[in-house]
Amino acid sequence: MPAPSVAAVAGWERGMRRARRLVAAAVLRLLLAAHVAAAFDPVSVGLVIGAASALTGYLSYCRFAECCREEQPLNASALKLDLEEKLFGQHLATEVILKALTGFKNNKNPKKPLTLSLHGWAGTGKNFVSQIVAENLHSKGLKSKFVHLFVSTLHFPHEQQIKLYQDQLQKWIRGNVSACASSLFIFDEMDKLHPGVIDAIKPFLDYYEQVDGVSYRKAIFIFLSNAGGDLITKTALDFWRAGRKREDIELKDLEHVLSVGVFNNKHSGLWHSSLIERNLIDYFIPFLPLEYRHVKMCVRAEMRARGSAIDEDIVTMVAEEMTFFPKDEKIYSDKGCKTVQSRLDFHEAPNGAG
Ligand SMILES: Nc1ncnc2c1ncn2[C@@H]1O[C@H](COP(=O)(O)OP(=O)(O)OP(=O)(O)O)[C@@H](O)[C@H]1O
Repeated sequence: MPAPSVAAVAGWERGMRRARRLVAAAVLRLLLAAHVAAAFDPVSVGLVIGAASALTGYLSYCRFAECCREEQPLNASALKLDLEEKLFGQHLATEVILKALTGFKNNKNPKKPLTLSLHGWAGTGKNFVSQIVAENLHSKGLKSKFVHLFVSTLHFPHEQQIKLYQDQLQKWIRGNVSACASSLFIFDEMDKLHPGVIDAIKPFLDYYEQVDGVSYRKAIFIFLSNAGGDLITKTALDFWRAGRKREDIELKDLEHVLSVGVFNNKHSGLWHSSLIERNLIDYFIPFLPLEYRHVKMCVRAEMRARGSAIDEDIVTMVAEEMTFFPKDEKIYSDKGCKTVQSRLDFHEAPNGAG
């Protein structure tokens, strides 16, 4: 057998040195891995890394797109401030809405969705307050994809299409609550809503843990109607005539009257409705009729919102153009604050057109 050449021996030694370096590096890696594995449960380590990267991805996604933050607590002081500063003459609504929402959002395990039924004369702030609530729950307010506003005469106008409305509405609610458990649904003009459509909503409002695999317990439903407005006005008027302060009216003076009155009123939409029968409405919230001083507050608020200086002459002019009832006493504005904006347009028009 021929002797190996010097070059071959040198090559063989270089190969051996390289092999020894690789083995040493592999052993070091193994020792390190064993050390880490001894210190942590590798499954948890994997989960932590996975969760961290998912969280980073989610957070950066939520910077650009709206995310459903169902566990995010309600900022109760911000809601309180909004209600106290923006909503005029509605001490009962302010108090009940604040308590109802705070209690519901603080409850980690509600047994049913929150259902609020807002009642009162036109222009007293029911839609306005729904907007405030929406903004405090989802930062984009009524424009949020987690807030859904239905208006009876707009979305469910034809009686002969009830079946279709029922199907569509149920699909819509199911799909949206699956996507975001803390979705908010507002139904305006409840008094004009067909009982069949109310029946379609009913299963979602009940105490079920899940319906077809979806839990509705963190959703919020707000119903608005003029039903019971006459009863609320009568109570407010009784207080006024007895020389008692409006702010002394308590919820107990109205809540029962309201639920019974609305239940028995054929034109209430909720007439003999199973929503009331089955106690599915958590709070009946009365909106009191607005007085002359409240109309003036609305005019000032609108001027501020427009960035105009407060001109008390215009404030008085707008308020005096509103009509007030009852005929003799003229205490309450029959449109609440509803036409304030258009009247202000008229008076603030350039060149003194008003
Ligand atoms: N109590 C209030 N405090 C402050 N602003 C109010 C109040 N009520 C009404 N407004 C103003 O008047 C506008 C119209 O009121 P809103 O739409 O909330 O009335 P509503 O009670 O929903 O009436 P409707 O029963 O006719 O639908 C609001 O956008 C708001 O600017």
